[in-house]
Amino acid sequence: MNETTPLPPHKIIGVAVIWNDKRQILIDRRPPTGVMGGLWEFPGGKIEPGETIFDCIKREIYEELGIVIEVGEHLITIDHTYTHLRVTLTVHNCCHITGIPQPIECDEFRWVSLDELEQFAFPKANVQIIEALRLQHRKINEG
Ligand SMILES: Nc1nc2c([nH]c(=O)n2[C@H]2C[C@H](O)[C@@H](COP(=O)(O)OP(=O)(O)OP(=O)(O)O)O2)c(=O)[nH]1
Ligand SMILES: [Mg+2]
Repeated sequence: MNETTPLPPHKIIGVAVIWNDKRQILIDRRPPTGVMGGLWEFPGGKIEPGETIFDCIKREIYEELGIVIEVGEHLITIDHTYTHLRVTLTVHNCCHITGIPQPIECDEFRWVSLDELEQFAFPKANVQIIEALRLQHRKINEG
């Protein structure tokens, strides 16, 4: 990149890894048209002015899936540059509290195990989220 190339716009995104009581994670598929269309993701979205990351994640999950979650511990923060967009993904472990998920802003959703995640196509930045989840899993099992 030379000095005159403008940086693509930057978005700060709150991202939820939502666990249920069967140790499954909720993933959703982005609509076929638009940015990263058809790829799977962990639900979430752009932070609004004056909002904390906790408020952002809770709000986005209610808007996108109609469920109430508890936003728990920070998992990882990833800065990634796509061709037309820079994103900072702030990812938290979350628990499903109430409500049956509905695909309000996505094409479909699924509850999957950690091992099943590799069967789905995610945006590039998500490689690091999945790695962090595997590491967390190993640490928990090693005690
Ligand atoms: N939610 C979410 N976004 C992700 C993931 N991985 C990844 O690269 N992204 C990128 C894709 C999008 O460019 C951005 C999230 O945008 P979004 O489309 O969900 O956010 P939003 O609805 O609030 O955005 P906007 O339309 O209001 O501008 O982050 C992920 O696992 N989950
Ligand atoms: Mg979103």
